[in-house]
Amino acid sequence: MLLQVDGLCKTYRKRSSVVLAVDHVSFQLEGGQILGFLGPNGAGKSTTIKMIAGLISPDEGDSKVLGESTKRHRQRALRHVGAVLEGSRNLYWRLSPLENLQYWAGLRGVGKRDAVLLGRQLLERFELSDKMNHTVQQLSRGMQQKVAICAALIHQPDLLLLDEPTLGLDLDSSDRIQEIVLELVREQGIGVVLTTHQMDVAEALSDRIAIIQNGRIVLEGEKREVLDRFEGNVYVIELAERVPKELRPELERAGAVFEGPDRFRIPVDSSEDLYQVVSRLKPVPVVRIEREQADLATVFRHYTHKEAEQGSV
Ligand SMILES: Nc1ncnc2c1ncn2[C@@H]1O[C@H](COP(=O)(O)OP(=O)(O)OP(=O)(O)O)[C@@H](O)[C@H]1O
Repeated sequence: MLLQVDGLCKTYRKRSSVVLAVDHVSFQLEGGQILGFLGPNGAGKSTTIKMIAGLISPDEGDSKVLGESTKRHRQRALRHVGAVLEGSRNLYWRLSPLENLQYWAGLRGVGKRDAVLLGRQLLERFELSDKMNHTVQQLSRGMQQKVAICAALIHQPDLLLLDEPTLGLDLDSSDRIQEIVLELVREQGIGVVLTTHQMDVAEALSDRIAIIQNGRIVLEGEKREVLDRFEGNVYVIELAERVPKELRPELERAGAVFEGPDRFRIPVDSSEDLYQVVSRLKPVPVVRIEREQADLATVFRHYTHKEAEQGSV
């Protein structure tokens, strides 16, 4: 197992207020996989990632990277980890991309010759070779982000932690970063924990999904399974005529959402339920019944809203 996160907890205390930021968070990740680690603002993503990166200590729990405990063998565990936590802020603006990579290589115990060799290879892969002699401050935001990712990869980690890697980038830069991350994962078998609020990015890249809300994991699983499980639930039903007025309250009680006078979405638990809905609509002819294609944004909304409602009871 590449990453094993076990019962991480973290409470922040500030004057009189106490925030339980991370509450017994556990998940796993194999090499060659990307985990989309999702959650609303303040849910506990960054705190969890910082604990895995060894930047803050958990109150409870541990994370193991390739079997090495971050608590007991910090150096050994963190040798396998690269992180881009605050965008390009881990870069020196007056240095060139290669000088930045050499600096990080030095901190990570990579020899000088390897640092230059690996640095050049990485900059080439990220299409930055022609920017070798510029300073970082002369680069575009997308390029700076690429350099930050190169810096996190300079010691050839097995696990890459990426916090909002494509935030604020234009489509081309965002697409290119996504492609390169996928290449690294597929070709070199590294594992990635990716936090993002961009659901399309998470859906495109992730093999697994974990959703955190109020410091607790509310959903974890294979992306395909998560989407499939959800897909079974909601149907779009379209009629040849308006939905009869007298039926609307009943359908609404069953969870129907009307998208037009002759069209609604409704969650059903079984084919029996679906049959009942259709029979209630008779004699109005049904022209379309289709299972809704769930996307990650829908799943995310469902789990985070549900949890918020439960939390407020
Ligand atoms: N250094 C700190 N001191 C006090 N409270 C903190 C600190 N860092 C985070 N918190 C609190 O801990 C909770 C979790 O924050 P965290 O930054 O981990 O969430 P997040 O999911 O990364 O949010 P975002 O998506 O907004 O970046 C929040 O309530 C936040 O206010």
